[in-house]
Amino acid sequence: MSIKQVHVAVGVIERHGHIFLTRRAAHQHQGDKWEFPGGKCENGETVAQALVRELSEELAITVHDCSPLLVVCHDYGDKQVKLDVHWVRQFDGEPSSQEGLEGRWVAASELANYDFPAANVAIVERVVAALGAD
Ligand SMILES: Nc1nc2c([nH]c(=O)n2[C@H]2C[C@H](O)[C@@H](COP(=O)(O)OP(=O)(O)OP(=O)(O)O)O2)c(=O)[nH]1
Ligand SMILES: [Mg+2]
Repeated sequence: MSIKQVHVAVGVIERHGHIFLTRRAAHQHQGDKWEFPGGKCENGETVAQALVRELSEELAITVHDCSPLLVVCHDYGDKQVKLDVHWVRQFDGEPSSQEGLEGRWVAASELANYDFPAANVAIVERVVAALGAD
């Protein structure tokens, strides 16, 4: 059996202690769950390049800088993912979901109330630790 791991660029988009979340479409892998926006790295792209492209496509924002936060590898059984998570704090534009999906700013203290994919537990912990839960 061959293991195919999907490399995903993920952005924790932060402004004034709030994080922009989007909700995955019902038909997608991990459908209906909330996520930090991002998507698969294409051949030849660095993670940062993939993140800039994905956040432009998904949210119509222009990312000027990002910095590594953590890497999470997770096996969903039907799919193995490597989430390369970056802080995104310098960007232009107001994020708005370009794919008809739900999106909203959420206070760090409210992240625990959202239904994320299992791989996101460690990400949420790190974000809450960095920003505080109050
Ligand atoms: N963007 C994002 N993906 C996540 C998170 N947590 C998590 O397990 N994932 C998983 C779900 C998917 O299997 C993969 C993301 O890839 P993606 O969004 O490009 O994949 P997709 O298949 O939904 O997109 P597409 O190729 O159909 O356009 O990573 C998260 O917080 N953000
Ligand atoms: Mg995506």
